[in-house]
Amino acid sequence: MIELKNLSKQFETADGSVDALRHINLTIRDGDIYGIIGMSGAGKSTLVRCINMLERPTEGSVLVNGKDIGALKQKELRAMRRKITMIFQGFNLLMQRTCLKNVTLPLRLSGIDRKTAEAKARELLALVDLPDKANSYPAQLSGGQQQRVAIARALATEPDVLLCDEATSALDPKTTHSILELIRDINKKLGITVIVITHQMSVVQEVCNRVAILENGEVVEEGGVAEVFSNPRANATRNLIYPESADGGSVFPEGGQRVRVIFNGAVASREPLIAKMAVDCGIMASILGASTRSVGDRAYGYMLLDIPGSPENLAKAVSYLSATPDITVQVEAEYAAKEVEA
Ligand SMILES: Nc1ncnc2c1ncn2[C@@H]1O[C@H](COP(=O)(O)OP(=O)(O)OP(=O)(O)O)[C@@H](O)[C@H]1O
Repeated sequence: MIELKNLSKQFETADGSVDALRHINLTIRDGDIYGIIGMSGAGKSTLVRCINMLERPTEGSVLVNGKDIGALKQKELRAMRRKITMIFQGFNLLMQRTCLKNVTLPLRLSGIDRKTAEAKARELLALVDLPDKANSYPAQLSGGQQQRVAIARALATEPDVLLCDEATSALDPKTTHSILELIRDINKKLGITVIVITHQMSVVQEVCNRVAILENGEVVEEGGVAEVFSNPRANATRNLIYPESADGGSVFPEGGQRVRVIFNGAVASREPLIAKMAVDCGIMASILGASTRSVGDRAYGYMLLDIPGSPENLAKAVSYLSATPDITVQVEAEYAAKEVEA
């Protein structure tokens, strides 16, 4: 288990100090595939570097199985880094060495003899589905294959945790999918906890069971992936889940009464619900935005509705929509139009 307790990181720069991380509290359980997602500059890389102490937090602690790793001596820290390994967006392979040598290196560095190390490296290259690339150089491989070699290298020291820092960001969607499948397999077969740092919600959706959303160095939302997708509370989360229809409000008319109808796995079509509300309650709602997607075999998504008329109409619509199974309703804006007129 990894626990981040009140973790903060401040960088001092010529222009003053930057709060890269602010009071982060997170628990990553053994066996999780845990997503940490945020826009550029949110603090993801700093967070991942604090998890393995490549960056020292300014405040707070990182506990691995209850042990404060900030207090480890250099030698213990090196041993810990063999148990929490990392893969990167740019793969970071040694280009002058064969794939076999790349995977062998961490084993040799930990004192294992050449023959045993090479046998283990060949096993790992087979595990990542590259049994025939031992003697190839990284430049002779595709991006996806290079990331597989990097994964084999990261697994060489039999880690408990694999940190993936934007590991699929340089790959096309099909290759991304195959690498995420490999990560899921490794998590299941080898029982390795995985932390996935990404700016793409699709990556979280595909592979993670839990997620934390970072914004300006703070965790603004955390939970099970299905739960967060079905009912995103923070604006940052909504913008990441529905980037194509991020509704800051400026594209919609001023004022009005907006409700967000969230589908929590309901296989509901939109039009009948709105049409039914018109017939049953006489409320003619307009759809301001909508987006749905599926997670596993469940459908999630939302509709943003404008409810015309009085506050009583709004209350009636909320109560009508809330009575529908697997739907949550949130009032987005109060009856601002009336106040503007008054
Ligand atoms: N070494 C550093 N010195 C000063 N400021 C830094 C340093 N590293 C990061 N920062 C600042 O800390 C904040 C968080 O940066 P970080 O790289 O962790 O974000 P990120 O979410 O990983 O972004 P990206 O996705 O663009 O890599 C940013 O404002 C960044 O400018």
